[in-house]
Amino acid sequence: MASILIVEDEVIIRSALKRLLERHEFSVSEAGSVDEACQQDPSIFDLIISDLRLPGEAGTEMITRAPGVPVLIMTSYASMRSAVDAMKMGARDYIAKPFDHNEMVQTVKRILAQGHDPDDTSEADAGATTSASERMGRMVGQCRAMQKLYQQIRKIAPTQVTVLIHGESGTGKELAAKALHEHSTRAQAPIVSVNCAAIPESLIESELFGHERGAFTGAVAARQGLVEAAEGGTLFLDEIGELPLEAQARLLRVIQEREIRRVGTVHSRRVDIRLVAATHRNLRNLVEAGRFREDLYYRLQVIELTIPPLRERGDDILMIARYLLSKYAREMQLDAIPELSEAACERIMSYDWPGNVRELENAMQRAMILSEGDHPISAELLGLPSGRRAGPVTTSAATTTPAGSSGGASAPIGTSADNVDDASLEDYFVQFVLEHEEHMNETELAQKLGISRKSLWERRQKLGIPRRKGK
Ligand SMILES: Nc1ncnc2c1ncn2[C@@H]1O[C@H](COP(=O)(O)OP(=O)(O)OP(=O)(O)O)[C@@H](O)[C@H]1O
Repeated sequence: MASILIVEDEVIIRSALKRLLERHEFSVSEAGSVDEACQQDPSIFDLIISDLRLPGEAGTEMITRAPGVPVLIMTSYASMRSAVDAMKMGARDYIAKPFDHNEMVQTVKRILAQGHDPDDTSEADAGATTSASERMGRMVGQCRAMQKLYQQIRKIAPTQVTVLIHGESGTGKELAAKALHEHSTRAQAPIVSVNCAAIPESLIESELFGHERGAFTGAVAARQGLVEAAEGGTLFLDEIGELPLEAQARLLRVIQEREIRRVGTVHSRRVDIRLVAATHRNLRNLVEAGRFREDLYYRLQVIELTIPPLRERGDDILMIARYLLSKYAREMQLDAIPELSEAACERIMSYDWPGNVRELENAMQRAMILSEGDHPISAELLGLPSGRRAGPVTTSAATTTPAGSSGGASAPIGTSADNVDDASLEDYFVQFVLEHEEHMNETELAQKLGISRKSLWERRQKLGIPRRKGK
């Protein structure tokens, strides 16, 4: 049984986390500070989960106090910057509070499965049921579109050009960005991933570009931004279509001049980063709607990569499903990898997978947890919605369709300039949430949609369907 030490000063969070981990059969010890944690020998644990901000020394101190033991840092959203610093100091990973229970358990299991040598995991992990030609990094699949993508990544990675990755949510854009980084000459430096949609608009400039002391109320000390944190490495900007116009202007300067100006100063600093951006939107349409700078758009799309939706990947879908089962079986320390029944395979192949690989991950996890020992996984255990969805999800995100040509079945949510894919996915999302929120809680809704609770919350805000009070 793996042993975990939780270092957290807030008793309620600490005991809730302890109960959660104990339910998953981990042996858990607790401490309220680094000092208290070090009263026992912290190096005997398999994993330390520590809050970043603690009374006394910061949680990152545990990295040096327990050499060799992986440390998972918990941090509130507002200190995301410090989380990046924590990773640089050697933390194995970080998780934002409040965290989703599922996400926490999966992160813990992943870190424990990696053991003490995380560097080996990407290829080795993917290698569980696949050969080298069937994957790139942690990306599994060998259909023609994925082979082409791997080739493009190998070709582009060693150059310094800016790359724009297109693809629906959950298709693997972040994995592709990581593969680009890992195959580049910058692989030894950090890759800093930023989800532009997850940072409140008022904070985005200072988060990305840093600020000087006194730049705004509350800026009590100067702070480096995430762009600077990626120095020497790669900056991955996910959901770049959500970046406000002012921040777009600053980013353009970074790309053109290779320098940044922190908020509150006229002085520039040179930065050496490679920019990789991703979006599920049609940026061209956003440019036409005046929501994205044209000059930035042209700078970004020097090289474009398109990740196909899962439903267009043929037999890869089953290959990824089986790879995921073998991965989870290993994490759960099962003796055998569960098989998929014929009916389950058919269901997997006929389903549309609007949440793409992320939704497949959830279906496989669920099926595995609910499966009975030796029996193959049945189609029902996948928990996929039956019948057809509202609003067909058809072409890949790279396909450009004139705005307003969606047939008008249901009005696009957000902006009329969004392309058909955005509209139909968003319609589907809204419809699904409205239909099911009465009888499902947020965790169940998120699971069914194949997204995290955090992104369910974010999308609710974005699409104007906030969670009802009292639910
Ligand atoms: N080809 C693949 N093989 C195995 N796992 C994959 C593959 N593609 C994606 N995944 C897994 O699916 C999940 C979603 O991938 P990722 O976060 O890269 O997608 P994304 O397109 O960046 O999503 P979003 O648009 O929501 O940010 C991750 O857990 C990732 O490891």
